[in-house]
Amino acid sequence: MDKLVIQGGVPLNGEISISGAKNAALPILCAGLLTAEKLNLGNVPQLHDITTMRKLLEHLGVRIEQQGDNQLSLDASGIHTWEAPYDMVKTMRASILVLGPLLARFGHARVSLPGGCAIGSRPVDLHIKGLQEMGAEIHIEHGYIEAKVDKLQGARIFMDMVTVTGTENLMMAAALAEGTTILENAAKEPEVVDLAECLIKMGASIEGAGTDVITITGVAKLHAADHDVVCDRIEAGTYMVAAAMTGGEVRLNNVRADLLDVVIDKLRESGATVEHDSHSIMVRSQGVLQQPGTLKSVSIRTAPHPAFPTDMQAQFMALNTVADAVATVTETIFENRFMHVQEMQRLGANIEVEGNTAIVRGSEFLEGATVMATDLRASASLVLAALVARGETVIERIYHLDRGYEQLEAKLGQLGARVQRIK
Ligand SMILES: CC(=O)N[C@H]1[C@@H](OP(=O)(O)OP(=O)(O)OC[C@H]2O[C@@H](n3ccc(=O)[nH]c3=O)[C@H](O)[C@@H]2O)O[C@H](CO)[C@@H](O)[C@@H]1O
Ligand SMILES: C=C(OP(=O)(O)O)C(=O)O
Repeated sequence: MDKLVIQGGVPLNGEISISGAKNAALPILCAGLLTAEKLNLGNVPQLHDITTMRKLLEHLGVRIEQQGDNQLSLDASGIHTWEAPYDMVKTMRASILVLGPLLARFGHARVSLPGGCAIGSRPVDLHIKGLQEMGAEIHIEHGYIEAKVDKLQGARIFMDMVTVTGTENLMMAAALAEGTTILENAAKEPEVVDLAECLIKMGASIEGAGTDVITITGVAKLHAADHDVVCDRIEAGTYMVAAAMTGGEVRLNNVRADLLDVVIDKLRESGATVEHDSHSIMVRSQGVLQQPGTLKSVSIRTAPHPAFPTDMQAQFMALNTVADAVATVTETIFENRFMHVQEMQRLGANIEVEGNTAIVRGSEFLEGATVMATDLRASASLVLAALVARGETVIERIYHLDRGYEQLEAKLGQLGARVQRIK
């Protein structure tokens, strides 16, 4: 299994380009199932999760052509099965996003239950309840969601928790339903908005994406479209924290600062300077390498967008391990998203966990060690800690990073970090 070896202690300087968002590209690839015409996508990141989704869509009968490094063309005119098998779904939770489109276009779907994952239980009851309210007959049998309907009917659906994938599944289903669907307490994440924009280009009638009430008026058929995936705000946020921690001056290109308001606020609170224009963000900081204690501790609490994103929690935990005082990090979305804590402790971090809150006392320095992580953002946070740790850190199980960070070592290397992948 591949490992990353990082020699800490180098301030980051230079510029890199931010990739398309994994969490937008995955649902948008599933939107390709909604039409028999071509969906041409640009800015699709080359990631392990994208390969997994391609395999699942190809298994269903979608023809996918790679037309450039980041361009894919999907043709779902020849779907020959409505089944997403366990082996394909278990490795990636976003596979559940084929459920809504298959049911809406073909009236049938058989999708393995995704089950829990390292960060928590991650139920899909709200996806199922919403589709039932639209008239689908759904049974869970042998670990599979079996769904059938003659024609989905528009409905008023209230989701009692904010779920990003739930909102996306129901929005795609409603695009081809008969009548109007109103999704209440919908997720407002930028990735939901990007999916809605792609569906609108395909002929869907959707209003309110980005607010908590989304209204979708079903149409008989969707058509061909071209769409570029929105930038990855979490990838960008991760490099911004890296720059703040190590010091130096880093410019991110192909990024939208308006998607990162809360992250930018928190970085400024930590003492970093953040400037931006319409397509780039610059982070400048003294960092902790020259002078420990120059970063201020910043407390965070994760919550649905536009509040602080759960996908940036681990990275800010890393920042707080070398900041000047005490911060609390509270996770309200997932019950088990603190797996980086034990590994950061191996690097010398001072963190105590009480329920869903971690109390992080900043240390003067971290020390390199061998660590591993069991999920994507936890792995990213260990990379950040390693960049400021004294000596060498070995990060194991980096397949998690390959799920979500395009060319991580190359990008960090471009900024001057000493990072090497060992096969
Ligand atoms: C609101 C929020 O921060 N969403 C994040 C969540 O999205 P996503 O919406 O995909 O995550 P989930 O759907 O798994 O869960 C969000 C919350 O809703 C609950 N839930 C969800 C669906 C359901 O049918 N029933 C149910 O109870 C979950 O237990 C969890 O507490 O994880 C993604 C990957 O880390 C992030 O990119 C998203 O930003
Ligand atoms: C946890 C994440 O992804 P997934 O929902 O695919 O597990 C993530 O993007 O941080």
